[in-house]
Amino acid sequence: MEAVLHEASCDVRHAYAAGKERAVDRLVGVPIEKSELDNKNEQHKKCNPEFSMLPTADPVDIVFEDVTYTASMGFRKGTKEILHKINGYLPQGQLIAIMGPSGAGKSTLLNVLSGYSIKGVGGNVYVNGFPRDLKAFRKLSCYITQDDRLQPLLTVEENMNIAADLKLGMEISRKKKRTIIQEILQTLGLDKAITTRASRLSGGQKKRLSIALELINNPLVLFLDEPTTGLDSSSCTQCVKLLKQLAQQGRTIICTIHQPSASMFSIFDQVYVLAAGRCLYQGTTSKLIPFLEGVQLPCPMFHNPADYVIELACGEYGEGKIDVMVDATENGKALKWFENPEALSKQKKMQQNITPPKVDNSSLEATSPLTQLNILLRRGFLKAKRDTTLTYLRIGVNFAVALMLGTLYWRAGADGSKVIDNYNLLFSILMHHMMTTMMLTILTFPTEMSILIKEQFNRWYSLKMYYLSVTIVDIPISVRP
Ligand SMILES: Nc1ncnc2c1ncn2[C@@H]1O[C@H](COP(=O)(O)OP(=O)(O)OP(=O)(O)O)[C@@H](O)[C@H]1O
Repeated sequence: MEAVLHEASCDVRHAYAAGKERAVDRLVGVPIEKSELDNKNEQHKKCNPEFSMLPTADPVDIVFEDVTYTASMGFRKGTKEILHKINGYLPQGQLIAIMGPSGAGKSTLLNVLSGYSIKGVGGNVYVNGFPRDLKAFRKLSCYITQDDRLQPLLTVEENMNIAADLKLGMEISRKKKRTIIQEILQTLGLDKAITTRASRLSGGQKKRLSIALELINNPLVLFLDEPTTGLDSSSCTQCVKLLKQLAQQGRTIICTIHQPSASMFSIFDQVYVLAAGRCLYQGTTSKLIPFLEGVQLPCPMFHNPADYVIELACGEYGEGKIDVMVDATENGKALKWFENPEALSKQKKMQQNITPPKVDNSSLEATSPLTQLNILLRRGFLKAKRDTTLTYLRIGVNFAVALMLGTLYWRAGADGSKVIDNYNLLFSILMHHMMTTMMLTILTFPTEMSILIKEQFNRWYSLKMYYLSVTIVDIPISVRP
């Protein structure tokens, strides 16, 4: 019996080493014939059509060296270092997972690499061998946040149309944009929900819409903060498989992930494990088990290696083990556990001799300020028209205040001896109008703010145009009785 179990455990290890799923299925007792696997793959392809929008620029390798991140703890409370001189190599065309226990610094690292965090960042980030020019890099990349920041009152189609107009500009015909949108929605399985408002989508659909919106301008690098959080296992696998497909086309896809299942873990090409801001492992998913064996911390039988490495990172097997792993990976410097370490180090050296490209002086956004304003006004008026709750609330408040002031100052206008009453009435009416206008902005501000941060970071529009559009949309609503 023990021998059988041992054989099965070895099978799992070999499955990782060879990147095959078959041995994992053998372990759980599912004998799979080759033709059956082929059928499954065919079926999967039918359900998940290939994404034909290939990257239009050279693929991107990202290298970071001695990266630190220091957060300010507040006035007179000093600072706290969250990332401690970590290094890493994120190769092109790969699906890379940043893993680690809660609070390890995964989101912080993602923010630093994407350029979302700038203050408090130390060290160097290189893109294709030369220091990252943040403006040029932002044009190549996009950031998909953990929470789905979507316009809840707009349908999937409207959300996509607005994003396409803002990201592709008016030079591209409506027909071409429609084709692009259709293909993205079909690939992501959202084509059946095009008329559904974003607020009514399921968690998985919201996540896919967030990805779809950023795919419109075909980015080369995608940063995703916990794309699988809140999804069921089937949606998780679907989402990761889609990301894998995008990576195989030449994009660099980096996402943070909590605790993937064994089968989901094997879909990733590379893994970067963090613990308390230090690098425990960096390399291919298939070499994690050999690495653990190499540092005398072999993964126990029947244990998901992803779970085991997280347990190690949490310090469940002793803090000393963390130091052993950090030393073995040289805090992320070592390339030993990549697919072809010699070729990689040669490539890294060659990239250092390439002359950097010219500094890009063009605007960050794809469209002119006037076009942005035009599209944002269209979106703003559509939202205002649909946001009936606030409109009815305002009408109701207006009637209640009119009744109250009317009773208080009944016939004061016709009485010359009631000058103070008239003054008070006018003052109250003025205050009421001012406060209700402010209330609208205050009530919608928290949701709008998170959407604004995401869209502005992903270069949909400039802040100036956003505020101008909000002010213009507010005028007719404010003057309405
Ligand atoms: N601006 C900040 N000020 C103070 N502490 C911060 C700041 N940003 C991050 N931290 C701390 O840094 C640590 C890492 O945070 P981070 O959000 O990167 O963790 P994480 O690995 O993504 O965790 P989770 O998986 O729970 O999202 C946490 O302890 C967090 O409290």
